This record gives sequence, structure tokens and C-alpha cells, in this order.
Amino acid sequence: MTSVSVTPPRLRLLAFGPWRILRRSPRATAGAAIIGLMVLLALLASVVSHADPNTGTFDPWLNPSATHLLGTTALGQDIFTQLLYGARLTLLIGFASALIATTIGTSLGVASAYFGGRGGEAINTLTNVFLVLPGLPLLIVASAFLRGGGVWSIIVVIALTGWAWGARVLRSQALTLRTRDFVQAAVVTGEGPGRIIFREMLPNLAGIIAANFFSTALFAVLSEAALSFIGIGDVSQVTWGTMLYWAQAKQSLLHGAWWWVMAPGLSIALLGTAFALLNFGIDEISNPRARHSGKATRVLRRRAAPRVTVQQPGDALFSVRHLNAGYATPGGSVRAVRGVSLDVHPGEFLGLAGESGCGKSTLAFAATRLLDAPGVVFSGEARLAGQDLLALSSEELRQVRWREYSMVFQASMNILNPVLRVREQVFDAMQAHGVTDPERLEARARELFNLVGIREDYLSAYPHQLSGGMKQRVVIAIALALEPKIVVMDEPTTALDVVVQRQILQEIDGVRKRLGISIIFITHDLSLLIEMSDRIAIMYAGEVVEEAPASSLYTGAKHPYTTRLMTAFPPLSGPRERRDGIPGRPPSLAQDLPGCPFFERCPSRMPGHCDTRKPATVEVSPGHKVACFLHSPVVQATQPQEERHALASD
Ligand SMILES: Nc1ncnc2c1ncn2[C@@H]1O[C@H](COP(=O)(O)OP(=O)(O)OP(=O)(O)O)[C@@H](O)[C@H]1O
Repeated sequence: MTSVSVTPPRLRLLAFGPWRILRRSPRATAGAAIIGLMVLLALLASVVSHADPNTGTFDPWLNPSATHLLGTTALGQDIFTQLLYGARLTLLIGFASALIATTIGTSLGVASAYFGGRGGEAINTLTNVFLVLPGLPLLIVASAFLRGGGVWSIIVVIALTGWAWGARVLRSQALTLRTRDFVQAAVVTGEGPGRIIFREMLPNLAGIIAANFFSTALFAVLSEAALSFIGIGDVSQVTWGTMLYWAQAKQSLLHGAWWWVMAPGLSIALLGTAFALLNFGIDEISNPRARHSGKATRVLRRRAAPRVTVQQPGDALFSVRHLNAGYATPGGSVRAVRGVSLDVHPGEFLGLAGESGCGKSTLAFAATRLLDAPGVVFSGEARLAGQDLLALSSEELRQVRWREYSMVFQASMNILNPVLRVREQVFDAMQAHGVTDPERLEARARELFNLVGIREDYLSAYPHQLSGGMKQRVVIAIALALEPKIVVMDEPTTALDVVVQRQILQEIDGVRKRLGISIIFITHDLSLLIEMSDRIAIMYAGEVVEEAPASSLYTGAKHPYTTRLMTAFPPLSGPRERRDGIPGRPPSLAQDLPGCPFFERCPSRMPGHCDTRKPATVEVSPGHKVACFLHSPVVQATQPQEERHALASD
């Protein structure tokens, strides 16, 4: 395969292009028009006016007239000509200072947030020092040092004194962004820091960076005016600031020549307004939600999934053995997963059910090496095709994750970056794993959308233009992008309404059968799992208490917890009836549980027996395993026959 490089990461604003920004926002158009006019007049100064801005060739103190639109100065210079030439340096100072300060502020702010650690703290301290230094005195001292360096020394001084505010704002925004699901997801899918910063984070910060740029430009123009006004700037150059200085020095107001002050003063105010308008306009463009706020989200058309034969389970594809995991908390360890062993076969749909807090998510996170601090894997193995995921180095893990296995988590629609089109986000996962050919990326993205039942034209949409169900389908498409062998889905449809939930589940099942992938599906909803799964494992207080083919669990659940869990949900068919919950509460996972974890709530408990020893897991029929003394050979041998029968049929 010949691979060609794809378009490098770029700011979304740049991707829009200046013309589209202007077409879309009247405010940006107005701001750009004002600045454009100022730039044009500055460039054409010598064409518009033939006078020399520095030399006093006219009578002093002339009033505005057709010959001198804004009158003349005390030295006989034409004020309109000075305004035109002054715009050149004023605009240069504004834009150049803003560019330098914004580059410094953005780089330092984002780097300190993303990388953190001591370097991040050092940058933060430096930023704070610059923030507490009083602005104008700092400018005055720095300018005094660099006096005589011309306009560029003023630009450098303003940039060096103006970057800190931007760095502070961008740091705090980047810190928030760093924890957002779509950034975390980019880390998980294997994207490097440069790519995450430029592609995932900076586009989301574009509005703030633009705001920072224009406010720094305004700060630069005002600072130059202030420095010139007090005589520290280079007063031999014509800028709007030095015009104010000379107007004040020659006491123009006492001479009634108010236009000498008003012309540069109003020009500075107009420039500030233009910067603010551009700022608003760019915010509209960089925030797609604001851009499309009036448009209704289109509803997804469902596509029926053709049924194919399920692959017969063979040897385990994914095998978890004696996994112990939990959380290190100040109050001690929470053991949320206790000695769990589970197998998933190729093409199999394994359902994992249990009450909230029983450790399902911790198991999923621990087994896929996603359990972050304070989570800890205490011991055990999680082998995917023979390779122990828990023993891989970070780089090895990066290679395997998403290519060999992928995940879809609760409310994972939040992993979609709001300012990137869906297409680019589907591409990202593939690009991070070396797929770079644009044609192949596009073809695969279309194929994936067909697979999960979304029209291909939605590839060009932004996440907010999609319904919750469609977003979840996009996330599932991303999880399938590299054709992993297994996908772990932790309540992927919880946030959706029941109808959409069911459609997506049917779609997932169809995809699984077509591609022959395995799925571990986690939910509270046992009745849903019975419908969807090949096999179901029931967790309680960190342990798997029963595991069986879905049909045999439905017709003959063995563990008292499973039978209670079954009756807690409405039946799949038949008349509606009142459901009872399971009385009592699960035990604290911070404590040791020497016996059966369900002991306290079990209607068939045998004190002195169930609470003192762990029941062995026994296979009561092919593939149906249960950890309960009601079915253990020890109890069966020691209990009278009638009592055993009564207990077992509970
Ligand atoms: N960060 C944490 N620190 C300490 N304890 C935690 C942490 N996260 C989860 N736990 C505890 O671990 C146990 C298992 O939680 P887990 O989220 O794995 O359960 P779950 O079955 O997936 O629940 P749910 O269905 O509500 O998502 C719970 O008792 C929970 O309180």
C-alpha cells in the first residue's frame, strides 16, 4: 500500500478560511471592514494625501476645511495626513505585539496544563509573577531600558508584558479540556501529545485564543498611546499615540483645536470596537453550537441489520483470571473486583449484569488497563489472544488498544469533540494507528457509517447536529474502526430513551454477527441481556456469583441473587405486574467478606455455613456455573434431602 501524508493538524478557524468567517458573521464583517479600511488608508497614505506628515509646511492651528480635512498642528503639519501615516505604525504595533504575546501565552498556558508536573508549576509561577507586576510601571521601566530601539523595541516590550493574562486564561481552559471525555478518549486511542494538543484541544480554544489576540492588540495600541502620551515612546515617529502626545504638549485644547486630540483618540476607539466585533464574530464561528443553534436535529432512519450465523465459540479469546482490583482510598482499600475469572469466546456476546456498585465497571476498566488512580489492579491476568494486557509496556499497550480491542463507555457520546466534524474524529482513531491514506480513510469511514446505520452524509456533520442515538452510533463506529477482536461496552445506551436503546442494541448485535467480533456488554438491565447475550455473568459485591448461557439463566437461574435480580425486572412478555426490589443493601467493599457476599440478603442463607466460607463455583449443567452452597456438593451431602430440595427450588 502506498501511503500519502494527510493534511496536517490545523486550527478549525484556519480551516474555515477568512471569507467563510466573514460570510457567516455580520459582526466579524463589520470589524474586518473597519480594520480593512484602516489598513487600506494606511497603505495608500501617500496616494490619498501628498503632504508630508512630519514637516510643517502649512500655517499652524488651521481649522478643518476642504484643504485640510482635520486642520493643522501647532507646527503646521496636516493632521489628516498624520492620521493616515500614524495608522501604519499603530496597526503594526497592535498586530505584531498581539501575535507575539498570543503565541507565548498560548504555548505556555496549554503546555503547563497538558504536561503539568514541575515544569507546569514553574510556568504557572512565572505567569503569576507577571500578572501581579503592575502593568504600566512595568511597561515604563522596560521601555526606558529599550529606549532608542524604535518601533520594534516597543513591540517587544508590549508583548513581553502582555502575554501573562492569555497564558493564565488558556491554562485554566486547557486544564478543563484535558479532563474532557474526548481528550481522554484520544489518549486511549493512542494519539500522541502533539496531535492531541493541536487537533483536539487548540480548535476548542480557538475562540479564546482569538479573543486573547484581539484584546492584546487593543492593549498594545492603548499601551503605545499611553507610553507616547507620557513621552516615553519614540515621539519622533508618527503614531496615533505620538499625535496625542504632541496635541497635549502643544496644549491643543487651550487653543480650541479639539480635533487634534479627537482624531487620534476616536481612531483608537474605533480600532478597539473593530477588534471587539471581530472577537464576537470569531466566537460565533469557532463555536459550532452557537452557529447552528436554530436548526433542528434531524432524526435518524433505522436500517435493518441482516442476520448471519453466529460463529461457534471455540477457545477463549479474552480470558480474565483471578482478577483483584479496586481503589486505594484514605479510608483503606475498596476491593471492587474480587478474584474474578471470566472467558469470552470469539464472536460471543457476553453480558455482565449486577446491581449498581457491584464492580462491573471496575472489572471492565481493570481488564482493559484503563483503571486510573486511585484505581489499582492488585493481582490477576487479563489475556487477549494469549497476551497479558496487564503486563504490557505503555507503548505495547498503545499498539494493541483500539487495534485489538476497543471500548464504548457510559455516555461516551461526550467523547466527541464539539468543534471537529464527525469525519475527522472517525479518521483520528485510524490515523493514530498508521492508516494515513486519505482515500482509505474516507472509504472506511463510509463503510463504518453504513455498518452502524447512519447515512454517510452525516460524516460532514458536527456532533451537536446529531441526536444522542446517532452520536452513540458514531462512537460505536469509532470503536469498530480498526476491526478489533473484542469491544467492551459499559452501559453504552444508558443515556438514551428505550426505543433508541433497543435499535442500537440490535444494530450492535448485527455488526457483531457480521464481523464476528466479541462483545462484553455491561448493564443493570438483566432482561435486556437475556434477550441479547449468548452468555451472562452475574456480579455481586465484586464477585461473579453465576455464569450461564442466557437461555438457561432465564429458565433456571440458580443463585438466590440471580433469581431476585430476575424478579426485580419486568418480564419480557405477559401482563404487567408489581415488581419488588431486593431487600437490604450490598455489603461494603472496603471490608473482608469471608463467606458468600449475598449472605446478609439471602432468603436461603445458612448461618455458620454461608458466612464463614466461600462457596466453590460448580458447573450445574453444561456452561452453567454457580457459586452457592445450595448447589455445592458439601451442603448437598450434609443437609437432609427435603431441606436441600426446598432450598434449591427457592
Ligand atoms: N474512584 C473511586 N474511589 C473509591 N471507590 C470507588 C471509586 N470508583 C468506584 N468505587 C467503588 O467501587 C465499587 C464498584 O464500583 P463500579 O463503578 O465498578 O460498580 P458498577 O457495578 O459498575 O456500578 P454502576 O452500575 O453504578 O456503574 C463501588 O462500591 C464504588 O463505590
